[in-house]
Amino acid sequence: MTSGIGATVLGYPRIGPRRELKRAVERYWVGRTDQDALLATAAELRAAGWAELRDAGLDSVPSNTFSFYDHVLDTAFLVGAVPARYRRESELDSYFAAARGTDDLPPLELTKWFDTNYHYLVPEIDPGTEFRLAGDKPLAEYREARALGITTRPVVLGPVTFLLLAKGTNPLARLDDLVDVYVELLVALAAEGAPWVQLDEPAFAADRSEDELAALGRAYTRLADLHSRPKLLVTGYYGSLGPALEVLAGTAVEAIGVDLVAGPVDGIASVPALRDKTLVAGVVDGRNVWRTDLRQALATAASLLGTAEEVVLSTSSTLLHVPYDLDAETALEPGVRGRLAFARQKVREVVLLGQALRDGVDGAWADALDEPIAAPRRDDAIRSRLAGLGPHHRDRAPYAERAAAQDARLALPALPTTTIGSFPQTTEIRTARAGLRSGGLSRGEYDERMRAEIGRVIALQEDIGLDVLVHGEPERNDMVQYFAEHLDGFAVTDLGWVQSYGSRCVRPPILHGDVSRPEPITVPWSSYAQSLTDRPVKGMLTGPVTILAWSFVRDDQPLGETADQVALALRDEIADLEAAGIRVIQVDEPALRELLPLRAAEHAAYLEWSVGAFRLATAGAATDTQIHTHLCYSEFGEVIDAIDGLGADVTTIEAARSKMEVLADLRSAGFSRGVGPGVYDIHSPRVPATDEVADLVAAASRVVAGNRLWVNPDCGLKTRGYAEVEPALRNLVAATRRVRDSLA
Ligand SMILES: CN1c2c(nc(N)[nH]c2=O)NC[C@@H]1CNc1ccc(C(=O)N[C@@H](CCC(=O)N[C@@H](CCC(=O)N[C@@H](CCC(=O)O)C(=O)O)C(=O)O)C(=O)O)cc1
Ligand SMILES: N[C@@H](CCS)C(=O)O
Ligand SMILES: [Zn+2]
Repeated sequence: MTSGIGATVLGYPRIGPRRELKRAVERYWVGRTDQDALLATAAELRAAGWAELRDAGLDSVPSNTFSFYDHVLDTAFLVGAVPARYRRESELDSYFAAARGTDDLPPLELTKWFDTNYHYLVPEIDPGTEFRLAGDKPLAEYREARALGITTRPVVLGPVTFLLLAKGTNPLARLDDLVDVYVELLVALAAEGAPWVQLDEPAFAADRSEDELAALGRAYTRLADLHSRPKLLVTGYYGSLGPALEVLAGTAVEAIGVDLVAGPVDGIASVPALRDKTLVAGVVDGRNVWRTDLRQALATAASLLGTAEEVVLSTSSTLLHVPYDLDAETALEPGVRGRLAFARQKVREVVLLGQALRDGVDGAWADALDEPIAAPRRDDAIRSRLAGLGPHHRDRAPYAERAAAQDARLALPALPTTTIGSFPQTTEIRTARAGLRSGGLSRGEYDERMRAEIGRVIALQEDIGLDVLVHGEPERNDMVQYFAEHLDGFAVTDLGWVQSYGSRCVRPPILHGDVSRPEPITVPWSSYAQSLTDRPVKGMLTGPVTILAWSFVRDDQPLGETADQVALALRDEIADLEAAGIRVIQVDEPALRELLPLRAAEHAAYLEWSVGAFRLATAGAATDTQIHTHLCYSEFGEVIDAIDGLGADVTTIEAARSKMEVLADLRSAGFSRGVGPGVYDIHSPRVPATDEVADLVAAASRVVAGNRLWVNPDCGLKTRGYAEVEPALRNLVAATRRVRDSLA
């Protein structure tokens, strides 16, 4: 080990290589195991993770990267910033109460973590919050690893980012009080003998005000001026630190971690104050699954050698967002596999690069560094089709013309009711899919079960009295993975689980080559559903931006080009749905806001390609086909013009939790097409009462003209059970009828 920090990774997955933690916490939640069993599983996972990183040859192994639910919530518990309403007898039960809520208490708000598909719990900070060192998680994990003979580097969310992520009255005003707690923590870690601590400040990869930058400088000047403390590594990943780099370099912290994958190298050499520091060069992509071009990564790191006292190698960000181990994937095509690296493989890349940077690239390392990486598969037919596109491929007839044609064809009542697409994914559905995967159920039997489910869902919706029906999406394991499984140019994994929130995981598909659609994907399901009813059944597709956002996407060409390839596949699917008699088609874009770049200077370019891809997907639809889009999981104020730009005939949007605030934004943007603000918060098991829904519908009807206002839940119902869904939808229809009568 060098005298400094040496080669390292900034964080590691924690759900378990086989989702052991997910299963353990879920068993605990339903009372099938006790706390001791859960704690034992957690300790085993941590021990295995540390040993693996040490044995792989990292110089510095991170700890405190484990979490039972979310590391922001861990930090809130660490610093005593937990609302009293969640207090329970055991700390773990208080923790889960804040994370998941209880029968009579909603949880803390859950929201997107920067521009990733991870979600964190939003701390609530008010002037009365009494910060104190209330927990010892980083200390306990440090001790636990040391007892196993492994000296680790505790990783803690930095105080400034913690406050910037919090809600309340000016949380940043409480910085000095919070830094007192970090002082206490650092002193305690020093007393334990921790040589290094990593403090993460990813909020500084986004645009920040002068006051916020000054707060960063103040916090780290104070922490670094402490006499008795571990050495400090401060990181700011998911992009360039921008002006925050100079601010941090002006403090006495020993090391700064920079993201050299999402941010440029330029600008780093011009910060003279880095000269006496260690630069932790994040050259191995922590967020994507491509093998690193080792020669190029080494050259990038080497170009910084004179800039800092020492340059060491690392990942660009935590590895939380990538799956554990490529070796666990036995079914991947060799041509694709050879281009991939998951967390375990990325650790090896960091170690190799660290050795090459230290010892030179001659001899032993040269072969590994030069192992070729194959190019993505090309599809010339798709490329020439894209090259032949003109602006008219992204435009439909004027809205007034479309609205008249659709009104005549659909003949819907005022305030039409609909749902967002998915109905509960029952155990029977998931078991059938598991059976199909294991071979216990034939494709024919599986399809028959899905058709039976569609039949039940259609009959239920007719009985409830909804106006525009859905088939319920039973056949989909996930709204992105399902499409990836049916498109060329994508690979899917068996075990590539990545934490999305709490115990919920996704398996992001790998978009590795040119994309095309070998055959219709959703048409058989949608047309079967339509054959069962006279009411319109909505076709249901996931949009190009969301497919990209929730996949690992090739990085050899601009995202806009890849998005247009996906859009063309969806455009063909829409044409086939229309030919099968589907009159309403929804193209979901819940991730439109998620991919918005962290820096404002990059917004316009993003919005141009993302809106353009959606329009390319949908603009081939006939004038009398009604195109819906659906957005959720974010606050949309910042992208309201882009939502307008999508040009959908109807936009259904999450609104119930924010009491319909989005309507004011839509109104001020001059939005004039159909809109369905969610009137039922599907994130909670609570059944909304008819009166409550009627109040929301009436409030919306004062803002949106009656013939353009839709009534629907906030989002799909896949995570809910029928016991709640059925009464909630009945109340939704009853409330709508009441408001309709009052408008008549
Ligand atoms: C809307 N959201 C989504 C995001 N990203 C996506 N890619 N997809 C999304 O829908 N990001 C933002 C939000 C995040 N929200 C969620 C909500 C729910 C989940 C979730 O429930 N995930 C499931 C896994 C879902 C899945 O892939 N199911 C598969 C496989 C099921 C499985 O684990 N099977 C078992 C065996 C069968 C059984 O006993 O059930 C196995 O393989 O061991 C399927 O249905 O076939 C989760 O379990 O975490 C995620 C994000
Ligand atoms: N159609 C999808 C959208 C989720 S954002 C669903 O209903 O689950
Ligand atoms: Zn949604």
